[in-house]
Amino acid sequence: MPSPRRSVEGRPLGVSASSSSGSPGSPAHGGGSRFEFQSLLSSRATGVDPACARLRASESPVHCRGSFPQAAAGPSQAPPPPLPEEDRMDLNPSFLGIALRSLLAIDLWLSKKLGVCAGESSSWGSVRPLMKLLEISGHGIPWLVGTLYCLCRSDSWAGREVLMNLLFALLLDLLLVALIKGLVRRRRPAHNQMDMFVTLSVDKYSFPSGHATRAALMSRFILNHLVLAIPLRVLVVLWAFVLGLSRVMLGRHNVTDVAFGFFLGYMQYSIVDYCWLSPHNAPVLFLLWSQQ
Ligand SMILES: CC(C)=CCC/C(C)=C/CC/C(C)=C/COP(=O)(O)O
Repeated sequence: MPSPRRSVEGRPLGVSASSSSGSPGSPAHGGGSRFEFQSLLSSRATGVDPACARLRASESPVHCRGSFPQAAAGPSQAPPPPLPEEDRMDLNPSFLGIALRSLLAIDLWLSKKLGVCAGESSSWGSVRPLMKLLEISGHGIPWLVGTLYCLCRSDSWAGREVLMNLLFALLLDLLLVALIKGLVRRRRPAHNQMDMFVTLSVDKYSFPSGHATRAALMSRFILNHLVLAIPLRVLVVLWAFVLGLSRVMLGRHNVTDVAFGFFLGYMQYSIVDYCWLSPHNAPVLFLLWSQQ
């Protein structure tokens, strides 16, 4: 049984015979050592001749003639049986798989690079207290307490309606983020210090960023329901963006957690808008509240 580190001819991978045909970088030549390793694994599992397995992987008769004479002995030899479907998938990893793995690698690399406030001793460690203040501005508790307080103080039906929907939006956000975090269970980056202000048990997971969902949801809500001057509108969008960025800088999240968080928060607003609660479609809710 040949070792997986060696090709079928017994040559170490990547040190192919110069007399063989094909380019030095081609799989048949061992240029793609990972490729050969997979071919051997597949042939072992199925009992197919490794050379033929490799021939199928390359899908090229040129590779067969040059590198593996036994596979090109002539038409008298019966062609090897086809490989099972799952082995062919191993040999030809899908474009989507490669793209996802590359995206993940870029995500981890970029998140580590941007995590400049992850600790006091980090390169931007002195900005960490400011980032943590920003973190509190997007936390669920101040938003929930603030909304409930305003709801109690509100004396107009229009104000109550908006605040009731804001409360619904905040609760929906907490529920959806907890649900996805619990399902995906992606760990927070290794460089994160778990010193966050009040967390739920699912907050040990990082996908998606709850702060990013809230930032997108709240800013869309505010822009749609408060009449604000242009500079204030710009400030709201800026707050959401900087809050998202601060999650990565603090080392709390990877870039994709925040990007998906923004997307989810944006979509959550569409749900809230679609299910907009009013005295017409939810009279009981409004009557109950007015009796408080
Ligand atoms: C009503 C109720 C269940 C309130 C809980 C409020 C609360 C503790 C929310 C957690 C907010 C938080 C720490 C989210 C995590 O944000 P990431 O951006 O780190 O995902």
